[in-house]
Amino acid sequence: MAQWSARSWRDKPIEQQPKYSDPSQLHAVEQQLSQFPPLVFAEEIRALRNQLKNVCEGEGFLLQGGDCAESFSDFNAPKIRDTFKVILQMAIVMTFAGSCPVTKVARMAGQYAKPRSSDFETVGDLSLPSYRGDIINGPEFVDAARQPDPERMLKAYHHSAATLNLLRAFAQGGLANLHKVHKWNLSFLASNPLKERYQQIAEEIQSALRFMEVLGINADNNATIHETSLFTSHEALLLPYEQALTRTDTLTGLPYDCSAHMVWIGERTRKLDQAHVEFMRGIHNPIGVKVGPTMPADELIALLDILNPDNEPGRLTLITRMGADNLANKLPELVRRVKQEGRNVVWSSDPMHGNTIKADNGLKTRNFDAIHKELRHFFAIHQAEGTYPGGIHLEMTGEDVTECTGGAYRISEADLSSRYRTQCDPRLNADQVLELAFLVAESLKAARNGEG
Ligand SMILES: O=C[C@H](O)[C@H](O)COP(=O)(O)O
Ligand SMILES: C=C(OP(=O)(O)O)C(=O)O
Ligand SMILES: [Mn+2]
Repeated sequence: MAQWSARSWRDKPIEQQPKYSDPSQLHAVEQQLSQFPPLVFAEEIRALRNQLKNVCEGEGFLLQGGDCAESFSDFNAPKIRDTFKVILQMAIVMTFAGSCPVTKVARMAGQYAKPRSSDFETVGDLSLPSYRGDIINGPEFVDAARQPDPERMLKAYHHSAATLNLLRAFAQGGLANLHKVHKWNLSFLASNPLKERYQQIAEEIQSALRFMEVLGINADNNATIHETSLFTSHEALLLPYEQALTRTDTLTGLPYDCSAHMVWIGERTRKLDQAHVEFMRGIHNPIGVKVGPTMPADELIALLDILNPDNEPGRLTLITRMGADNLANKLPELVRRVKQEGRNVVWSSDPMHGNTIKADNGLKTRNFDAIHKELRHFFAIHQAEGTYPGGIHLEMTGEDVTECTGGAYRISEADLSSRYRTQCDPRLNADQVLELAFLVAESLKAARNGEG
């Protein structure tokens, strides 16, 4: 294989990139970014990679979630706080159910670039370039907004830095205090048939916390209760930006993409001989790859050869996103083959991207039951194959949006437009996330107890 460098991807075919009209402006931005401080530090990236090694070995669980696309206009502290809180709440339920540490990775502080199914969006007689995320162009349906502007990369960098700053403060400054976080709002239970089961889990968690308190383990004397670590991640789609933030770590001499702790390759850009795979093979971050229903087992193995030639546990997370009705047909073959070849991967489930549908009113949505079904099948298949279901990957928000249908409040297609705020794909709202956490808790518990 030819020598890797942070720019060797430029010699390969590339998909899903904007065409900037002024190369000199792009170059100036890249130069500037390459001089800016890294957003994360290599030692933190290694800490995440170590945690994921434990997950790979069945000693932990990965919870990854956040917006489909972060936005420059909807950028404020309450929004960051509420998503942080709901990730933590879900993590507590999963920790308790699995009796194992949960590694929390947010789709935040850099999730600004979007691959699209179509290069153009048409409304009436007008066709404009598709919105590709705030780091590339604007969502407004007017020609000027849809032109890609390299200066947006600088803005994305600064927004990411401010988001990360607040997340670090929340994680270490007491907002992650277990005693506060577990006081979730369970009003959604009222009309739920599973109410008693949920309440039982919630009470068991509360009594475990009371027990620790009696033993004298509390937030004042125990950092594990007071603080948490939250890592960041995004799809490494816009390679000029990712290259500019790639730095050689002075301690190890190895290259790390310091735009986030973890980065992933999307379903649309994972071809073996193309630019995204080339870029990702050389950075030493833990990386993810989205795996959709069309992935052949041979191709998956060839991809693992390129991305993790030394078969290191913790390096690679396979994020399957097949669609609830495809999983039973597609996943077992891949899981079997990876197991047969002795490859070390974390298997994670993204139950969102294979279950997107268009509502009658034209809005993109996902149904809670389909999301839950994909997760249920994911756990069941790993159970049957004797492999470990290591994580879940969600598009979610702490806000009270109406973007996915179903859940305890039975959001209907007619309700969607009341608080439909996403810039790209529909997210689970805070109640739906917590409800899903309780449902998935059962499967995780069974998986970790080796029950079929
Ligand atoms: O987040 C994932 C993709 O960017 C998104 O699902 C693409 O959506 P589209 O099919 O509307 O382009
Ligand atoms: C683009 C995404 O997903 P996928 O590549 O799986 O379609 C995403 O996670 O936002
Ligand atoms: Mn998405």
